[in-house]
Order: sequence, then C-alpha cells, then structure tokens
Amino acid sequence: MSEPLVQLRNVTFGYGARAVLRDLSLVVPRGKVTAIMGASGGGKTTVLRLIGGQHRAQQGQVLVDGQDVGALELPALYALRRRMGMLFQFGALFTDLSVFDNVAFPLREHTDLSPALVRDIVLMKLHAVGLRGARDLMPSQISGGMARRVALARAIALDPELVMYDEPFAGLDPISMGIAAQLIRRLNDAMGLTTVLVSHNLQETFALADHVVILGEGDVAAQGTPGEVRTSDNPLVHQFVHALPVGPVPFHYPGPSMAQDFGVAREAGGRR
Ligand SMILES: Nc1ncnc2c1ncn2[C@@H]1O[C@H](COP(=O)(O)OP(=O)(O)OP(=O)(O)O)[C@@H](O)[C@H]1O
Repeated sequence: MSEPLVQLRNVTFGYGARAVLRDLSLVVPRGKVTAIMGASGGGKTTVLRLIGGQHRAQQGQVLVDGQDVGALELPALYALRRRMGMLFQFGALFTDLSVFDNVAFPLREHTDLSPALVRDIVLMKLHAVGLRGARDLMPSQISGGMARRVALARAIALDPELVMYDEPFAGLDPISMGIAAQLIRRLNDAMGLTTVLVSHNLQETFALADHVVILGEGDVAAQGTPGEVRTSDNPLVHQFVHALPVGPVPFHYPGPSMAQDFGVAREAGGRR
C-alpha cells in the first residue's frame, strides 16, 4: 500500500487552556475519500485546520505528503496549501462576484494564466459540477445546493491533490445532498484526488466514504472502512453510529459543577 497522503502522529492541540486533541493519530489514504466524524465540538474542524496549517500542533506531527506542516516556513506552507482545496462550512461565495468570477478568483489570485486560459479552466470546472450554464448568475440568484456546487468548483480550480470539505451537506435538502455526495465521489475519482470531509450526516457519509475516522474525546475512537466502523464495539462509536441520545458522549460542555454554580443543597436535591 502506498504511503498515506496525510498522517497525524500523536498530535496534541488545544485552544488556550482547553485541550481539544490529545495524542491523536490518524491517516488519510491517497486517492480515497476519508470522512472525519464524531460528536459536536470533538475537534473535527480543528483537524482540518491542522492539515491546512492554519493551526500548528502543540505536540506530535502533521505530515502532508511527507512534509511536517507544523515545521514549515511560511513560503513552503503557502506552496503546500496551493496543493489543497478547501471548502469550509457553508462554502461562502463572494456575494458581489458572479459565479464565473467566484471560480476564477483563486486562479487570478495565485497564477499568471492568461484570461483566455482562466476562462477555459473556469468553464471546465463549472462543467464538472453541472453549472457551466450558470456562469453569469450572481450568488443571490442561485439555490443553496447550486451555491455549494460553485464553492466545490472553486475548491478544485487550482487542481489540488487534496480537497477538504467541512460539512459539505449542511443545510441541503435530500436531493441536493445526494448530488453533492455524488459529485464529491466523482471529482475524487476522475481527478485522482484525495478527499477529506467532515460531516454529521451518517447515511450519506457512510455510503460515500472509503475510510471513516470517528473522533472520541480528543482522540480516535475508531477508524477503518464504513463496515468496520459500523461494527466497532467501542461504546462511543456505537452511540454515534446508531445516533443514540444516551451514551458516553457528554451532553454538557465541560464547566463548573452544579454544586459550584447552584450550591450543594440544590445539587443534592434538597433545596427548591
Ligand atoms: N478559534 C477557537 N478558539 C477557541 N476555541 C475554539 C476555537 N475553535 C474551536 N474551538 C473549540 O474547540 C473545540 C473543537 O472545535 P471544532 O470546531 O474543531 O469541533 P468540531 O468537531 O468540528 O465541531 P462541530 O461538529 O460542532 O463543528 C470546541 O469546543 C470549540 O468550542
């Protein structure tokens, strides 16, 4: 098997005093669609930010194609980032730019290609997402599902090797969601990409992904094929995969105890 495109090795990361990832190790196999799932606030978006070098691991290594992202100088980091396409939550488009100009934006920003070549590439990318005919529309004139597809076209404009999608299905109706999932698969396979997506949508994601990583409390609770993860006997994974309201995933965000906030008698149930 070839070396994974992305590897997190014993990564620890937190925001201020709040530890989010603890000694986390995971792999993103080349050429595959990897889904990162897990309870809300578990650090999924943080993993994408570490891979993209927006954050640096406090301990451990984040390797992308063998390069230690956290140790790169800025020019090398920017060069590496150009090999990544990112579609962050809701894939916001520039509202004052047309569909065409939104997709052209990274090409104009990061390359010296001629306007004629930019036009051809933009139309090819829009064609890939079925929206070549919508090039002249403004974001306010297209549906949410179409906007997501434009954002997808923009994410692949620079022919990245790795594409990361944060919640690509959020807010989409079932048909648009199916279209988006099919597109992610098709683009991955046709363009020889490696895809990482963060998603809450169990069914769609398990049907789409080749490799699934479920984050537990700061580390990996399970990773493997969707079938392997589905049959995991880890209680947290079981709760997640079966969407059970009760289980090890805590309902409460960590904070002061009930006694600290309301007094001991109240916690004991003695005071009303
Ligand atoms: N910039 C930040 N500053 C401080 N805390 C942050 C920051 N970004 C995220 N956090 C905290 O880090 C934790 C992990 O956040 P992250 O967004 O990675 O989780 P997630 O698994 O993607 O969550 P969700 O599924 O709800 O989007 C959360 O508790 C969040 O409140």
